Amino acid sequence: MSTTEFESLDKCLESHLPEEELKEVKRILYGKETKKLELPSSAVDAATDRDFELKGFQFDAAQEQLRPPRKVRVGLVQHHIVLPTDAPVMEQVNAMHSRIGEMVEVAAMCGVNIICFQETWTMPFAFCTREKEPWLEFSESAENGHTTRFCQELATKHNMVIISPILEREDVHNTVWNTAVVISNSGNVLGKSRKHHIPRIGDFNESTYYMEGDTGHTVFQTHFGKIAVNICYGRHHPLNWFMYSMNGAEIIFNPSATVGTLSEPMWPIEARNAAIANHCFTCAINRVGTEHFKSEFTSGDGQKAHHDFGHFYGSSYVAAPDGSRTPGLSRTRDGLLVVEMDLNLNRQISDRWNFKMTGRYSEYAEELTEAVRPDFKPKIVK
Ligand SMILES: NC(=O)NCCC(=O)O
Repeated sequence: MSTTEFESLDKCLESHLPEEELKEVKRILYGKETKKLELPSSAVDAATDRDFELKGFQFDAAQEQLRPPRKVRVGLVQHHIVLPTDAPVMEQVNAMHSRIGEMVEVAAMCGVNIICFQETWTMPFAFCTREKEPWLEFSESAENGHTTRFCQELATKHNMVIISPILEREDVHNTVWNTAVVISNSGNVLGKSRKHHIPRIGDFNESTYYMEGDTGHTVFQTHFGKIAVNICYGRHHPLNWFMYSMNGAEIIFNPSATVGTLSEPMWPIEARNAAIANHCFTCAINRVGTEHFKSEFTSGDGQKAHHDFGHFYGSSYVAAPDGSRTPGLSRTRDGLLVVEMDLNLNRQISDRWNFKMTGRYSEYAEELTEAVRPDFKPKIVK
């Protein structure tokens, strides 16, 4: 585990600002304060023993006369890879399963209803190498692969909806996808959401490995609420979040893998803005650590070849439709963020701000239809 990396913005602010100023800084940076969620001491002790950070927060909504509160607890998991990247594939996968198993157990102690893991959680983020093997051996069937079966057991045991983002191989045509499998709390595969936008930036050479998703903007009606999964690079696309929300998503998860030099200043803004713009909750999850690869690779930028991608900065957080957000998890440690939210807040904020009602979507639909035509002429008056 890296000890030289900066640990977290929150820790830095808390240790350097006087209390009154800290309050104001946090109000401006994070919006309305999210209350700490009391977690069972057995869970806190287990997280300490298992060497991961455990944090809990809650978002309240106003009491309504006609609708009872709709409280849901979500869990966001960020973690390092467990074994070196040159360990045998199956050993790496199984080691990751054991790590996740022990973190999910703690989530269950905290009453988590829906849990989401990081992007392609069973493997190193090896797409930087441009080597096909052994990385493509980590791909599995979404419906009945080893990892899905593992998650089904966890889901049934803990009565928990599980979002399991994996490298998927569809075995009729051997097509590979970056896919989040959604498993219901009764252990059934409810469906899957394939990564819609594939990055073409830096060392994220993912288009070499898998295809643009074809599952559209599916929303999953679970026992605990309507959820959707916008995988990693999709968070830079406001229309991607928007379409999940148009299909009724109440919580949109964003399992990611991204590094500090590339995206860190954008990280706190994008998922949070999506929560505001779409009157829903968003959950941003990023892996942690620096992953070393045996073969050197270049980044195509004239710099020297290297063995790693840079530091994955964690910092997973949840944002609410009123613009508030939780503090982030650490930039360096494995962690579980438990957040209780009352889904009634979505409609309450929608009634206050009316973004959906004032959206003028049919005008945009017409203008967009024109804008994507090959004979499109931009409307510029000179
Ligand atoms: N995994 C992934 O799509 N990363 C792209 C880089 C980013 O979106 O920050």
